[in-house]
Amino acid sequence: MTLEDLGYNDQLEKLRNENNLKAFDIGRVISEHKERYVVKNDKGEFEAEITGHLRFSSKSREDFPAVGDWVAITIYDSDFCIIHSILPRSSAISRQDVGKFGEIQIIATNIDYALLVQAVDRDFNMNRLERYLTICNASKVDPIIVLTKIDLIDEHQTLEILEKIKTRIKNVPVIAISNESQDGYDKIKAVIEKGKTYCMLGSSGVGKSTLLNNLSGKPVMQTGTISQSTKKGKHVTSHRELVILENGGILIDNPGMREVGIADPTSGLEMTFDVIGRLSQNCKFKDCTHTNEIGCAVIEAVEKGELDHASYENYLKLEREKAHFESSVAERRKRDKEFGKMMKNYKKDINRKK
Ligand SMILES: Nc1nc2c(ncn2[C@@H]2O[C@H](COP(=O)(O)OP(=O)(O)OP(=O)(O)O)[C@@H](O)[C@H]2O)c(=O)[nH]1
Ligand SMILES: [Zn+2]
Repeated sequence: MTLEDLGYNDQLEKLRNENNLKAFDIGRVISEHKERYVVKNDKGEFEAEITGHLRFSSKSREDFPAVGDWVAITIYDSDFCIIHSILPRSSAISRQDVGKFGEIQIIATNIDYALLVQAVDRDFNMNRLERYLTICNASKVDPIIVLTKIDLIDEHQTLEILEKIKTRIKNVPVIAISNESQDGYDKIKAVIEKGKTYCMLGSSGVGKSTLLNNLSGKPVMQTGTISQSTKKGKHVTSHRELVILENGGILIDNPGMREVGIADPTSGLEMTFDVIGRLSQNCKFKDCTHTNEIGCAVIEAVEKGELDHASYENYLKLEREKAHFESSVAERRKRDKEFGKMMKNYKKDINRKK
């Protein structure tokens, strides 16, 4: 196992030098659970904790290590190390923390490509696909669309879906496969490059685990069934969160990743619908919302049939959701501030009465 096998490259070496981290060992975080980490490198696999300095200088959850991070470490013995710092991330997939509304939770970092997995049977949904694209843009991850279970429909139906995708989504590779017959596997193996890092976004049951197992060459994860039961009587699927595939690609698949997609589209919308982005440069008003403005190039394109109506509707819907999310965060901050003020006055009041 070399660092390169884990995805290390010249770019990272440069970052390591720029950040004066030559004196430390380097490793990649391959799993994280409640601030306990596992870091892997050419010397082995280590349980890890962060230094007090890293903890106290962290302003938010985003400053803590996440799966996929490259970290500067000091190795203490054959299975323990301390994490000093995190190398700057090239990408990060995050979601809103369900517990603490408004707080961002990083799911995985330094991902090059996301496989957007949808099954062609009941699961296929264009809006969800566009939502995944939004997440990719916001996360700085390149998307690859993967359609699974093509063995369940006939060739004609597959072509129809491919056509539908191509009219709505431009410049994103689409691969249709069957995990059952392994049709299309040559194509998916061809897009997975050695040393590049991948993740999968897709609903439950679309075949992500089956695909992962097949690409890794050995079973990493049991599919369709629950693989292990803990002493607490709770069932968990136990598997590695960062897997090196047979052809050298690296695949991150952690539990948090499976929740991504029901998350909010907070940014990158304009880019996802890159057509809309480009069109909006010709809108009469700079702050055009593309809903009812005179001289709106987007509305014009819809009317002329140059822009798909459903795409436009979906764009408006996502914009509304985004506005809603942003206003709830702002409202929460305002509430917190008001509460703080109230507590201050209350305390003043009490002191006065003393
Ligand atoms: N016919 C057919 N069945 C498939 C295909 N891929 C997966 N399946 C089946 O679909 C079921 C779900 O597959 P999984 O690989 O567990 O799906 P998953 O996306 O990992 O699901 P979660 O673990 O719930 O997120 C299993 O019974 C698989 O055997 C396929 O290409 N064709
Ligand atoms: Zn407009």
